[in-house]
Amino acid sequence: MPNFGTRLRAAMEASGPLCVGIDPHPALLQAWGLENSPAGVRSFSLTVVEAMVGVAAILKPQVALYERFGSAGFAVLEETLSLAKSAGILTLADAKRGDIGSTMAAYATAWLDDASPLASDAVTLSPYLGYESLRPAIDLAAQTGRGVFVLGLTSNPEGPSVQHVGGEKSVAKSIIDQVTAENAGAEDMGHVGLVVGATIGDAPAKLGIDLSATKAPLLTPGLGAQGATARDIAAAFAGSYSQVLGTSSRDILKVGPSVNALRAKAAQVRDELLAAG
Ligand SMILES: O=C(O)c1cc(=O)[nH]c(=O)n1[C@@H]1O[C@H](COP(=O)(O)O)[C@@H](O)[C@H]1O
Repeated sequence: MPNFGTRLRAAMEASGPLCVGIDPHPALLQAWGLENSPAGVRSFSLTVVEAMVGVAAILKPQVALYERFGSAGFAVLEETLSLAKSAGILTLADAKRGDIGSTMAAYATAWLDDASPLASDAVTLSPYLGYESLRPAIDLAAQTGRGVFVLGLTSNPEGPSVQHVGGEKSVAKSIIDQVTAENAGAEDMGHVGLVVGATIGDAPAKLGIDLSATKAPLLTPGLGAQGATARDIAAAFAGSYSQVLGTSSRDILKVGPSVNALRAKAAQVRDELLAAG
C-alpha cells in the first residue's frame, strides 16, 4: 500500500482539497427531520457519504457523536466507514486519541489495524502525553499505508493556553518539529499530518513555525461554522497551502438532508478553497 500522504495527495487531486466532517449533532439531526438516536445518526451518516463522493477528498466522522450511543453508535460508525471505503472515499476517524505507549498500542489497533472493524485511513491524535507516546500509532499507520493527524495548533480559543506556552520554544513548535523529523524522507507529504486550525492567524510566524517544512498534510478545522474563510486559510498558510486540507462540518451539513444540496454546498466550499490558493 502506498504511503498515506501519497494516497491523500491523489484524492486531493481527484476531488479537491476538502475534508467534510460527519458530525451528527442533535440539532442537525432535528433540522434534518431525524431522531436523535442511532437510527437517525445512521441515516444522516449514510446520506453524507453518498453526497460527498467526488467532491471531498476525505470524510471525518466525529467519533464522540457516535460514542454517545455506546455499542449501537459504534455499529453505525463501522457501517459508515465501510460504506465510505466501498465508495472509494478516504476516512479520517476524529477520535483524538492519546495515552501512554502500551495503551496507545491498543488505540492504534482499534483505528489503524487492517483487521479492526473501526479501521480508518487515518485517525486524529492528541500528543499531550508526549509526542513519543504516540509511537505505536505512528508506526502502525506507516506499516499499513494509513495516516495520523497530530494536534498542533488547534482552532479552539483555549488551545493557545497550552500550545503557545514557551514562546520561541513553544509546546506546539516542539510537537511540530517532531512531525517534521518524522516526515523528512517523504517526497511530497508524509503519513504524519498536523491539525492546525483555520483560525490561528499569525500564530506560526509568532512561534517561529515553518509549516511548509513539515511535509505534513495540514487539516484546518475552523472553516465555516467557527468563522474562518478560505481566504483566511490562504493568508495563514501562505507557503504551505498545497498541503492544506480545508475541513468543515456544520457549515456544509446544515444544508441537508438533500443529497444534491449537500453536494452543491461542498462543491462551493471546495471551489472557494481552490480559488483562494
Ligand atoms: O481534530 C479536529 O478535527 C478538530 C481540531 C480542532 O482544532 N478544532 C476542531 O474544531 N476540530 C473538529 O473539527 C470539527 C469542526 O466542526 P465545525 O466547527 O462544525 O466545522 C469538529 O468535529 C471538531 O471536533
